[in-house]
Amino acid sequence: MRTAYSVETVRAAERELMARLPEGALMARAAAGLAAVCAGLLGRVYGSRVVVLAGPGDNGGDALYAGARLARRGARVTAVPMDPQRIHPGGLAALRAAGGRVEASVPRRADLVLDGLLGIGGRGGLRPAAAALAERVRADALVVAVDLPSGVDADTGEVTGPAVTADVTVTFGAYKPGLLVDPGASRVGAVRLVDIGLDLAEPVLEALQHADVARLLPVPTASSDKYRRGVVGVVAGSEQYPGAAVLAVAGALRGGAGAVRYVGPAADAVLARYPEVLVGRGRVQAWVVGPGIGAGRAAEVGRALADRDVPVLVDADGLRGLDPEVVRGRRAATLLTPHAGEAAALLGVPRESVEAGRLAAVRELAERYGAAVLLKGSTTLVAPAGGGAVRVNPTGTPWLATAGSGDVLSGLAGALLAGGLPGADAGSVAAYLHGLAGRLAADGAPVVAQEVAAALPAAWRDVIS
Ligand SMILES: NC(=O)C1=CN([C@@H]2O[C@H](COP(=O)(O)OP(=O)(O)OC[C@H]3O[C@@H](n4cnc5c(N)ncnc54)[C@H](OP(=O)(O)O)[C@@H]3O)[C@@H](O)[C@H]2O)[C@@H](O)CC1
Ligand SMILES: [K+]
Repeated sequence: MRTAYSVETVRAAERELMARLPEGALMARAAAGLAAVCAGLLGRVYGSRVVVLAGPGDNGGDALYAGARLARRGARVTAVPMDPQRIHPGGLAALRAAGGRVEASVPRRADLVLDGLLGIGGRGGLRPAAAALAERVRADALVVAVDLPSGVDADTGEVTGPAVTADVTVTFGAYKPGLLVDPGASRVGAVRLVDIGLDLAEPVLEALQHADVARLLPVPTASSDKYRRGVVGVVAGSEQYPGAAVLAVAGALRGGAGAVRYVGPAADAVLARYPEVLVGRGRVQAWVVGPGIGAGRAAEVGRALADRDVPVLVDADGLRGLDPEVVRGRRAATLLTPHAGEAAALLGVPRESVEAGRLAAVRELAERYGAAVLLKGSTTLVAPAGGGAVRVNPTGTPWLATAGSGDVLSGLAGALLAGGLPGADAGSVAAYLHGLAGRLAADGAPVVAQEVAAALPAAWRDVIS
């Protein structure tokens, strides 16, 4: 499991460690790790041109000390302070002692730019002086962000104004949520974690990896029959959108369901493609309601939710006007799977505010509905029903932003619910497999939803091998 920690947790661990170490030791560790990554990226340090954008706090300090280390190895290092009156004094002295220079403007040529403007102490988008420096970074230089790209909020990934886009981010002690959640995540480039010895408490965000998913996947045993493996009921599709039914069923079949039961007006289309599907109501171990059902089907959604002891996944049109009290009153798991627009409608806010503050939105929905919530998007997030760490999906690919892809995901997650996984596990494992299947199917080229469903067995095999 990859875990990310809040700024508050990182600061607490930092204080605890600093109390036991000589002054400056922690920054020295950070700078040494940073300089080592930069040296590796440069290949040949001697004679290279390095620019240090130095902010007023310790983030600037890290960058200046790392610059000093590179200068001692023969790099031509120029520091450009964001505010000449406020620059880390120790870092500046070290850089000067190593032969580095200080200039008021960004040099025209650079092989590598260290973004040491703001770290975890940054608040909001870059102020004008910082933004002006960031804008002068030439596109052909390699940009290495110190701890995180300046202008990205460490706790949320929010970017509320100008911000640096890095090729590589060297982060200290722990991943911060802002490195893993969009829009921040799309600015970090490759992330390198430098261990500085922090002893961290609870994470606020976690990302599953292959081993975690393999551990969570329900695998049939010799004594499993189709009912023990879980029957998924799929209420999906309409005359207008029969394809959504076919795709949700495809996801459910590939998610390890013992059987899939289809309820709705697209039975012919479903059976033509999947003759193994049961049609009509009957006992199920989980319901998937909503993909492609269109408006005016609230009664069917209500009927599934009223079965309080059966897990239910609610997606797409099923989410319209969903009553928090009904969901809160259920005993079995409920998993809601909105995209940003649907989440915005449920929260009564503009879509943009969900896009800009994805973590806050998914937490708020989970709290309001007392349900697990999977917020789809470029970085899919899954919040558990009772609070606790949010899961961010690491396998997503932009190719998955294709019609019907969400229908496959809902069927897949429904099958995992039927297999006995709790809501947030079902959602996060489904997102993981779905992302991996998308990557395998796309392989760098456009992909359609059916191909994602068809690649699910390969993704599954990849995870458990
Ligand atoms: N924690 C750890 O374990 C370790 C932490 N370490 C390092 O310390 C870093 C944190 O350092 P930090 O606390 O000094 O804050 P930092 O990020 O330099 O910024 C604060 C300054 O920025 C300013 N400022 C704020 N917002 C702004 C904006 N939008 N636009 C412009 N300016 C803005 C703010 O100004 P003010 O608001 O006070 O006017 C203040 O002067 C951390 O990221 C890591 O690199 C490592 O050395 C080792 C271990
Ligand atoms: K930075």
